[in-house]
Amino acid sequence: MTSVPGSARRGMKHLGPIIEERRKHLGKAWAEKPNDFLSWLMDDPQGSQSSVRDLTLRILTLNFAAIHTSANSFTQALYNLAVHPQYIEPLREEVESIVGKDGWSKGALVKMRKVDSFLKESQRTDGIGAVTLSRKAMKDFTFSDGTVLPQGTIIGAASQAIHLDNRIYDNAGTFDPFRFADMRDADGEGTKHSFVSTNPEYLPFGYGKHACPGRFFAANELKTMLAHVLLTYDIKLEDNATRPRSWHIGGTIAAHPTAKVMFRKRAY
Ligand code: HEM
Repeated sequence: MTSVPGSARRGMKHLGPIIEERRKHLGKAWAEKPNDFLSWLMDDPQGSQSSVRDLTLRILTLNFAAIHTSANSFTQALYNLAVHPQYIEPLREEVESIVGKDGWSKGALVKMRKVDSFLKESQRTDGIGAVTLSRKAMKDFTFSDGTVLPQGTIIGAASQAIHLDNRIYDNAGTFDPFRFADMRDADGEGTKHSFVSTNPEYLPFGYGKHACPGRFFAANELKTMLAHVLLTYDIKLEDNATRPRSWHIGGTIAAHPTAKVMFRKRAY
């Protein structure tokens, strides 16, 4: 019992005509060729990868990796903002002064260190998984300390335990939204503690060769949305007090699915 075949059929219904249309242009000069994921896939198919079904499945798989993760991170950030209203003003000031000078540009987003730090801290305290970096040993593997993984073993890193370890983060259990901005200021260093940086102590995007390649896109998307919310709305939790508890489902952590954040258009 799975909804995957039905979803694939629905996806093919939507994407089929677009793929057929693009096929007409294959191999020909096409000035208006869309520069998107579908074009990239169609440009370099291997074997059966050019079928409508295969292309659709690839797009649905990427959507799966991209959408619920970003939505979850943003929901957690909204809950954190609503429950810590004292951080709204400094964040707003940052966004207003940067957008005032640079407009809504990619460069402006790069300069928003507090917004960046807020989102990063939100993923540290309320990430998408108690376990990330899942890997399967495709053959017997021996670590440098002699630990042996037999072929087929599935392992993962205990990311939540790492993120909440006081030996790694000061007052690890406290939501301290500007901790990473402060670390960047203290380091005098540009990107080491930015939202998209990964290291063995910050694992919401995984780590290593298969670390999330969409995190750069996610950073721009989430920072734009948070900056927009900050400038446009006052927000609060419906019950005004309690941080909605996340749901833990196996190794997954999901933002509370039904808690309500109230938005009121700001008076200028
Ligand atoms: C805040 C948003 C996101 C979070 C928290 C997130 C998290 C993750 C994590 C934990 C992994 C596994 C990394 C590993 O095992 O080392 C991953 C992989 C991946 N993510 Fe994301 N992701 C996000 C957004 C996106 C977006 C927007 C896209 C695409 C546009 C994307 C595409 C992918 C892909 C393709 C992989 C597989 C990479 C591979 O196996 O080589 N993700 N992501």
